[in-house]
Amino acid sequence: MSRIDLPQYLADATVAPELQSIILGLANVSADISKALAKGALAGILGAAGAENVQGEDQKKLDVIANDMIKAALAALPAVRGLASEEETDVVPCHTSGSYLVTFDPLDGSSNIDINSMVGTIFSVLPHTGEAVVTEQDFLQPGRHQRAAGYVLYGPSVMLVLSTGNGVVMFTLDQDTGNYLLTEADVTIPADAKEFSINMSNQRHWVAPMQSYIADLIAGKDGPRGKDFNMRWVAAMVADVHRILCRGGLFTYPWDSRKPDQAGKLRLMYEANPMGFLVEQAGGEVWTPEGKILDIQPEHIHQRVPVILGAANEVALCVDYHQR
Ligand SMILES: O=P(O)(O)OC[C@H]1O[C@](O)(COP(=O)(O)O)[C@@H](O)[C@@H]1O
Ligand SMILES: [Mg+2]
Ligand SMILES: [Mg+2]
Repeated sequence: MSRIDLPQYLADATVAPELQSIILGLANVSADISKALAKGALAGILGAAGAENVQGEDQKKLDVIANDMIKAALAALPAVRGLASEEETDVVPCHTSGSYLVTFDPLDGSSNIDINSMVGTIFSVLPHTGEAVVTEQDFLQPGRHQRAAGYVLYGPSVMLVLSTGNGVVMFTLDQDTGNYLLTEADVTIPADAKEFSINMSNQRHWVAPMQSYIADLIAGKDGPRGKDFNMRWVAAMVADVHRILCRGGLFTYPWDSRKPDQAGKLRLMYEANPMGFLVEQAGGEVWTPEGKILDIQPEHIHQRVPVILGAANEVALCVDYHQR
């Protein structure tokens, strides 16, 4: 069976040529990253880099390698006005003629690297509307402004999941040819959920409404929900959200009292907004306890946010526990 490849899909979807060049550039570099990941210990690229990023987190060698590869690939594209990365302290100005800003999490799920488990690259493309040379201010746009968002999941197969604002599509990398081929054309998240995803080890640190909501899920058939729920936690947002796009469910990383001054663990501009764009495009919902994540006006590029996303009815109920 002949399948549509990524360039053909973008052309058929009449995606703006500059935007196409960015998506194709990210696809190409992700195929290279997947090769580096596949070599693993053989290439001496596992383990810690021995430095901290701007977020105060220990960097893995692969966080740094993937960041440098994506940065170089994007900086070579005339369409890119500037970029911002989870692993870069400041925004990086690129071409003064480019129409787009790109933000990315080069390697999501870093703690999975050393156990040969799933990781991914998450990206978001925003329009540039400011002055010639970009500043951080230019990036501070609500997620709703995104022109495209997606991720590459480095799993048993390598998949690129994308939205340009017209639904969500999934491509699988053909390792023989290096082409991403369309394997899922209409990704939809059912409104009701049978599965939830949260790091249960933090339970005692959550606010009371999250404690009650999750307790009612766990009570299953014997509790107020009257049905059983399954639980999954891959510890890579990219893989947990991928599962939700494939078979539904709810994912949350709430605020907790371990770091009370931090709004949440996940990053608004590199994780929550791009994944949120995909989830909304697939018919799901993406909230904090207060409102929709894609409507948040960012205050700085490394901002963090609590996240509740996935099945529309389940997200509404979880938010309702918080707002009662
Ligand atoms: O350590 P925990 O609580 O399981 O957190 C896992 C979460 O942290 C993250 O790995 C953070 O992402 P990075 O690996 O890009 O820092 C998320 O992908 C994931 O949902
Ligand atoms: Mg991440
Ligand atoms: Mg990361």
